[in-house]
Formats: sequence, structure tokens, C-alpha cells
Amino acid sequence: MAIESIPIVDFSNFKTNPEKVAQEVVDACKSIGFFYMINHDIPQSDIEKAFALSKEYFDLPTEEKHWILKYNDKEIIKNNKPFAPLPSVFDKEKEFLCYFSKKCHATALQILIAFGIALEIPEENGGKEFFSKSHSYDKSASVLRFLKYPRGGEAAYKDHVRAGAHSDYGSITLLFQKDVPGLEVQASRTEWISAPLIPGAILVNVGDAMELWTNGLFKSTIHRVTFLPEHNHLDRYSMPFFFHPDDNVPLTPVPSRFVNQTLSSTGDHAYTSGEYLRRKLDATYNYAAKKNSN
Ligand SMILES: O=C(O)CCC(=O)C(=O)O
Ligand SMILES: [Fe+2]
Repeated sequence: MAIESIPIVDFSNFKTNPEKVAQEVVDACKSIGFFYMINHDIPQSDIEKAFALSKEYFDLPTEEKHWILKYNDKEIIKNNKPFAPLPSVFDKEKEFLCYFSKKCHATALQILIAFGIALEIPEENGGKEFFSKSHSYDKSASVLRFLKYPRGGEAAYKDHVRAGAHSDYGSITLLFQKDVPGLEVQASRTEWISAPLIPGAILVNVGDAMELWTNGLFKSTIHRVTFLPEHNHLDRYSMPFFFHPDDNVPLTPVPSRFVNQTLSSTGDHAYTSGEYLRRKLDATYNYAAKKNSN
């Protein structure tokens, strides 16, 4: 049966009825790979503030934004520290940004706890904390990203697809959308359906590492961003929080009676989370380099 919409999961009952909420989360992850999380713990005022900072940054003159590119040099990346100093727009709000990214982390952990509950992970393997204990705040590649899709002009951006079809690489992604819709999801692996804006909701999706870890039980679904003609005069801002397991976590089948324990023949399961991400990034950037040289 075709999947026509993305389910909404209400987390206000997660404390009182965790099994029910967890089951809804896992049903969504097994079918469409996306769900809206409502009644989460991130205040709307914080989300608005983060969007305002993003806009403040993108509104800077281009030359001011370009200075950061000079730091885009491998030698600057040392001990996993940021590769460049923060632009002043963000530096002055460092405390808030730290707080906000920790809120995203804590919210994503709740979803992972739901996975642990519904997949009935045995206690000896970590029980409901099986996934969450593998996602520490500062030891993974998790990242909060601020994105802007500039409005189209007469000639520019004739192509209505503004972020090409892709799947995400990590375990899960939390997406904050604002004002302008545009995300489309390849439901049922064939048809595109739109992911409308639901005020206050966070759109959550499964990434490739989680699909691999659950041996295909959860679906890392392809999605893209398109602009409808009526939105072409508007800038679109979004904030994805890409959540990744710690680099050293092996992506071997999750110990759950719902997860097929037979290894696939592709050999992907031998990878740790860090190796898997590196492989994906290499494939992406080699591809980009080849495409740009054509
Ligand atoms: O901007 C969006 O709404 C989606 C972005 C996205 O899918 C991504 O950055 O992976
Ligand atoms: Fe994505």
C-alpha cells in the first residue's frame, strides 16, 4: 500500500506510556523512515532564536562570509577542534549555541531510547540505552547545520530541485523547518510526497548508519528539497541536526529479536560508524570532484 503521509508522534506521553510512543516511532522508521515529533522538549523560542542567528549570519556581506574559506585547509583541523574560529555572529552567542546543540542531542537521545524499548534490546546488551550510550555529545561526528536556500530569480535557479535526492549518512537527523516548505520524501521508494511544515514539530528521519545497524529493518529514505513556483521569491532556512554514533561503534546487526542477525554479503557490516562515514564522505566528495572537473 502506498504511504501517503508522514506520521506524527506525540512525545508528551513518552514518560507515562513509553512503550506506546516507542512503537509508533519504530513503526514509522520501519515503513517510511520519517516522522514528525511533536511535544518535544525544545522550546519554540530557542528554535526561533537559532533561526534568527542563522539569518543574521547569512545576511552578512558575501566577503565577510568568505573569510572563513581561507581556513578551509586540512592543516587547520587538529585534534577534532573546529577548523576555523567562529564568525562573530555565532561567537557572541556561543553559550546559547552550546545549550541549543545539547538540547538537540538530548532530544535525539530520547528517540534512541524509544528505539531501544521497541526493539526490546536485552538488558545484557544495554537494554533501552543500547543506542543512546553509543552517541556521546563530544565524541561523534554529530553536527548542527544552518542552511539557507536563496530565493530564485528570473534566470537563476530555474531548476526547482534545490537539494538533490539523497539519504543522510548518520543514525538519525532532526530537521527544523521554517516558513517555506519544500522537503519531499520518496515514500514507498517510488513516489515523492511533501513533508509540510507543522508548526513546532521536528521532522525526524533515519540515516544510512541506522539502516545498516538494524540490518535493513529501519529505512533510510531518499529525500530532496524543491521549491514550488509560489515560493520562488522567498529564502528558505532550515536547520538539520545530523546525529552520528561514536566513531568506534561497530555497525553490526543490533541485538534484537526483530533484527535479522545474518550479515549481508556487501561487507558493510565490518565497518565502524567512523569508517562508514569516512567512506560515504569520500564517495561523495570524489564524485563531486569528478563532476566539477567535467
Ligand atoms: O533543508 C532541508 O529541509 C533538508 C536538508 C537535508 O535533507 C540535508 O541537509 O540532509
Ligand atoms: Fe537530508
